[in-house]
Amino acid sequence: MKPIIQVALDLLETDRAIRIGQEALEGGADWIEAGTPLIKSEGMDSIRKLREAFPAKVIVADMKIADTGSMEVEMAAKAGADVIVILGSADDSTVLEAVRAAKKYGARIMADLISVPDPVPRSGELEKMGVDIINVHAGIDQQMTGRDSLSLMKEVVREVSIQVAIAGGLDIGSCSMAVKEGADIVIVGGNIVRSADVTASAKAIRDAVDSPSVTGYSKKTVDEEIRSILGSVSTPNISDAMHRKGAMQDIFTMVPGKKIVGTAVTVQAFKGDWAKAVEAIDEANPGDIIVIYNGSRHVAPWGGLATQSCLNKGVAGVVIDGAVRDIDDIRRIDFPVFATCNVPNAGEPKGFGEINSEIVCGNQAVKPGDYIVGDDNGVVVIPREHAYEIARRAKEVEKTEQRLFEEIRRGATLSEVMDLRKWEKH
Ligand SMILES: O=C([C@H](O)CO)[C@H](O)[C@H](O)COP(=O)(O)O
Repeated sequence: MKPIIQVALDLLETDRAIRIGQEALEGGADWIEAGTPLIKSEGMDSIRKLREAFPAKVIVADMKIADTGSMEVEMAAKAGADVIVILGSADDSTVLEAVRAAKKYGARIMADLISVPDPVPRSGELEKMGVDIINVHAGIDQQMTGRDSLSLMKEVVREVSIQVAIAGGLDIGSCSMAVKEGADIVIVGGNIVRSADVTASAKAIRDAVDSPSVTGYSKKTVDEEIRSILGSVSTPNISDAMHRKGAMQDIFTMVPGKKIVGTAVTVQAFKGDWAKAVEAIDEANPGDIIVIYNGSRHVAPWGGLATQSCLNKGVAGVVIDGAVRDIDDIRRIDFPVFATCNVPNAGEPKGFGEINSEIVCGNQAVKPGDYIVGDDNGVVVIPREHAYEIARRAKEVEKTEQRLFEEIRRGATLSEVMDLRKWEKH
């Protein structure tokens, strides 16, 4: 049997969901899912409209039912759903009621293992209770903390003989791998519905599941992954992901067009003393960013010679809360420097200050090892302990924006695409 691609329409407006669903079907998706956010936003009407728009397709209602199994299954089935999702963690009484109702209305039950404490034995129990499909699922928030569902899926495939679905940030590589490991259904949300070219993304997944290979699925170290994701998003994406926090104030690019991503070597300097700022170059490892609090807009702790020295050490960039000089040399060297302003004068190397203590730069706390990203918009600092999650969330922000750009490019305005008035705070 060919693996099934279920496209998860995790959107807030049914009209957009229908358009995107249509594009996904054109790319080779099989089943259409009314995502949980869509159902919460527009209710059973979203299922009715999807049924109407796609009369011949399997419609999945991701209800994530936790209670009143019978009533909620009835609602979704009567609205037109063929497959209805319950929580695998729901009480047995709810599961059994959902199964009975599904039989009555000719629907199938998919049980989602999201946050189930003991998922492998639970999938066996769910099968015995009459569930038709088990979905091994790393939720969107869980994905942001590094969880995936592949290894658990392999165990579940061994445990049950009903169909097994997998969901949770799947892309071409992980879909391919999942099918090789026995998945019957791959559920893909963001990597199809939030791409600019939905049809092409669905087609790429189709090709990957029809001719699965393990190439393209590689695990990087966490640091490699963080740097690679941060390199692909903008500082506005990161600021959005951080709920508008993290942006340094009054620090601007001095070499437009240069982007930096790296870990902080911090310098607490003092007005008129450039020793510690320059000594930090010798402390830095390749890929580090020197982040300096200088405390003055009028005397530079940094200039052309320090910048040239950075090249010998593989330093990725410099961020200064304060002034910089020799801006012409720095631009000739083409090295990314971010600062408050530029001035002609420097101080003396007196040796006050500290390297690698916690500092405040651009009104943001910066610890050694925190991730720093700078581009033409400015500079953001990401606490090291949250860097993976923020990088992943920033990537989601970027995907959403790509899709919005595409819809605006086709002629809509931003407020139309987002249905802005509906979502104003009341
Ligand atoms: O079920 C989902 C999630 O809980 C939001 O409702 C998603 O549809 C599922 O995770 C698939 O989406 P991606 O993880 O974006 O592929």
